[in-house]
Amino acid sequence: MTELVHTRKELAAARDALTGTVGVVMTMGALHSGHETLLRAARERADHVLVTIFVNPLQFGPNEDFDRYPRTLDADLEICRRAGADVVFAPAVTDMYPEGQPTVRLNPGPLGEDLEGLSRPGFFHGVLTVVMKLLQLTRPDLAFFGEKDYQQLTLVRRMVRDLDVPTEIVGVPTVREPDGLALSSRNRYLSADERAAALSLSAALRAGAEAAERGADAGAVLAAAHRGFDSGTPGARLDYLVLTDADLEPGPVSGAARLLIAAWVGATRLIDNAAIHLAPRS
Ligand SMILES: Nc1ncnc2c1ncn2[C@@H]1O[C@H](COP(=O)(O)OP(=O)(O)OP(=O)(O)O)[C@@H](O)[C@H]1O
Ligand SMILES: CC(C)(CO)[C@@H](O)C(=O)[O-]
Ligand code: BAL
Repeated sequence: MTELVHTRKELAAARDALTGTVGVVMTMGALHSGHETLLRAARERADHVLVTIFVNPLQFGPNEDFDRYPRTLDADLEICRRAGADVVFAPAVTDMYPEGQPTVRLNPGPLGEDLEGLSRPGFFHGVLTVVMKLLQLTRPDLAFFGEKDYQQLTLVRRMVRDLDVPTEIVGVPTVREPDGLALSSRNRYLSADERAAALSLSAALRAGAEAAERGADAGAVLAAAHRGFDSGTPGARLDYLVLTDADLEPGPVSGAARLLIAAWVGATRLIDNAAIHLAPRS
């Protein structure tokens, strides 16, 4: 049985009733098979699964899509039930921020200002603040995050380590459509033509990964990724395409690396990334 709770008080009672280990999956709703994979991973690792559904105003910029972000609670609950979630916490904004938007927010450090943080100023302050609040409210043993949002996963891992939060962060590989498009709630915004153009992101990653497999160095991998992006159906506009250390640390890239991409397709901004294994430099 899946119990739906809305308020902190209801959540506290539902959480107290869970004995054994608890795994949390934090989402903004509009659930898809990517989220379901996170839920199933949590189901395998923990005795109980708690899902949060909250479109967090703190992480949206003034000109972003907070108001039109899809809100589909009934369909979301069906997916949660199917995946065996025990509790779904779907608070109102006033439940999460009873005093209004908090003036105290977590500072993600320099990585929070780069990549997604460059294009979305304040985004990771908002993400880490709500993730920390949800960790406090749900007190999980494990928390599951998708690699699709790789910079977010990296920053959450750092936050938990730096602030001694007693929760294990588990990363879950990106779930894709058969043609390569990473599942994303924002894919719902895409028209048929935009859906075709959106394949430029995964095409870039695939071209970069294939170049690395052939032994290309970092510069050649990035060049191949740009060609892969350009070879897709026109219509996607690149925001960034970056090859970096797998931990997103600045400095030279070798061995385990990550290729990260963000692009606009019409009015929709999409992100994706892939692991890249660079041959050792000789
Ligand atoms: N395709 C996917 N594969 C694996 N995990 C995913 C995928 N899409 C989302 N997730 C993960 O689900 C969690 C909740 O993400 P969220 O609700 O923002 O969904 P989303 O599809 O990323 O939405 P958006 O399109 O708004 O970015 C995050 O940890 C995110 O990384
Ligand atoms: C982690 C998160 C639920 C915080 O609002 C959100 O950024 C998301 O859905 O990835
Ligand atoms: N998927 C990460 C949350 C966001 O883009 O707002």
